Amino acid sequence: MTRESRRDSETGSGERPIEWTDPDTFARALERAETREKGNCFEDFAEGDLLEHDPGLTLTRWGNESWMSQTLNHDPAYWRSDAAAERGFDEPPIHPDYLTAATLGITVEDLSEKGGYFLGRTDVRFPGTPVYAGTELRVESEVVSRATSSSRPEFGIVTWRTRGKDAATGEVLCSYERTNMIPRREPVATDGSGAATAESDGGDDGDGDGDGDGDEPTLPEAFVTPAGGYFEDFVDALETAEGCDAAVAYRHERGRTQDDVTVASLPLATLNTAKQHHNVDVMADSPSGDIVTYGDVTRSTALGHARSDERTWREVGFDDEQFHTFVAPGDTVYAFTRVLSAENDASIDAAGTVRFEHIAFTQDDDPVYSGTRTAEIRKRTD
Ligand SMILES: C/C(=C\C(=O)O)C(=O)SCCNC(=O)CCNC(=O)[C@H](O)C(C)(C)COP(=O)(O)OP(=O)(O)OC[C@H]1O[C@@H](n2cnc3c(N)ncnc32)[C@H](O)[C@@H]1OP(=O)(O)O
Repeated sequence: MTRESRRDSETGSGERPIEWTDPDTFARALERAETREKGNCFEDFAEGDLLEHDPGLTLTRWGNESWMSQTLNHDPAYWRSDAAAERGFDEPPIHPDYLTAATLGITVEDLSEKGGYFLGRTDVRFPGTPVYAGTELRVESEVVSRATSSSRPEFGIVTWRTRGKDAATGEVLCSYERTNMIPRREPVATDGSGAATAESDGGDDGDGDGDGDGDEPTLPEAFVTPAGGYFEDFVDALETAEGCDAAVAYRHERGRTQDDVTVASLPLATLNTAKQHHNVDVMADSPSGDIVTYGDVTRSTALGHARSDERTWREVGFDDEQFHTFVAPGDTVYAFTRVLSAENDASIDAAGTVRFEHIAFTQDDDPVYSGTRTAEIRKRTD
């Protein structure tokens, strides 16, 4: 007799056959069975906690190319060895967007699998780049802060500092600070009046300028479009706009409709276990009513559109990233860019540093992502 069956007979259940496949019996069994839950709630995080995430990922060319092809990031340096060599890489490297998405994907099981909203990310940097295929990624996160959400008592707001490291050397390859709304096990007590929200909103009239005067937010008189994608083109466009009521801002033509690959396959390939991206059954009862696109797919797609209109040399970093609403299967992701500045201070003479503000938006013109990006852009050689 095995230890298991001895315990069964001691408790009286023995090996009595149970008709699990009888639909009625099984439905009653499911009602009574406890669910072994995944993920952590807001109460599980304490400021200063360090979480070493179990999942690891070997950054492969396959993973990189799947991500880059599907998000329309077709920069030849990440595909062709001669183009990579010309850009100072030993071989086509792992792209910073895929590295960022893989770093975040691995953290989801511990940080956000319970659900909630991906509110924002900032200070995304790549101290250890370039990174090449074959590198094994190990990721850790530190709880930076916890806050109460005054608008949603059933959630709390948590910020983590996450570092994706080369498992072999410990070198930090990708680092950022990310903020999510995380479900609470117990909602905080309110009087149910919603008064906290009303009091805390400062009387803003909702027009986006925060002044409560009901005005439409103003736009500059003119939009200037750069003549090309080189550093000098951005400098010239900024000079044209200077001193006038103008901004260097333009939209990109390409769009990418969200399908099974972008919504479910790409996040799962980064070991992102968020049900938002692959469990239609559960998501049918959520505010979106459907599975939704991984925020990193949305932003990488928009950035791919933007990069197709510029001569990128290196990605430097990303700040003030926000995810404004959901993107669902069938939605099309477009991009809009504003050029903020262009400085002649890049790591090589053949490039300059440009700061962009990128907006991802849908076919309904709804902004879904916004953030700033700093990149080194090549200068003209002729
Ligand atoms: C990886 C991943 C999931 C995962 O991770 O596993 C994914 O890819 S999943 C798909 C990605 N897509 C989304 O998930 C869309 C999320 N988006 C929305 O659906 C709406 O945007 C909203 C419903 C969340 C908000 O809508 P909204 O209520 O109109 O928004 P706000 O009032 O601006 O923010 C509410 C409260 O969050 C505070 N807050 C905002 N931003 C920050 C910040 N950066 N830092 C600290 N606090 C912040 C704010 O201060 C307010 O706090 P209070 O509750 O105290 O007022």
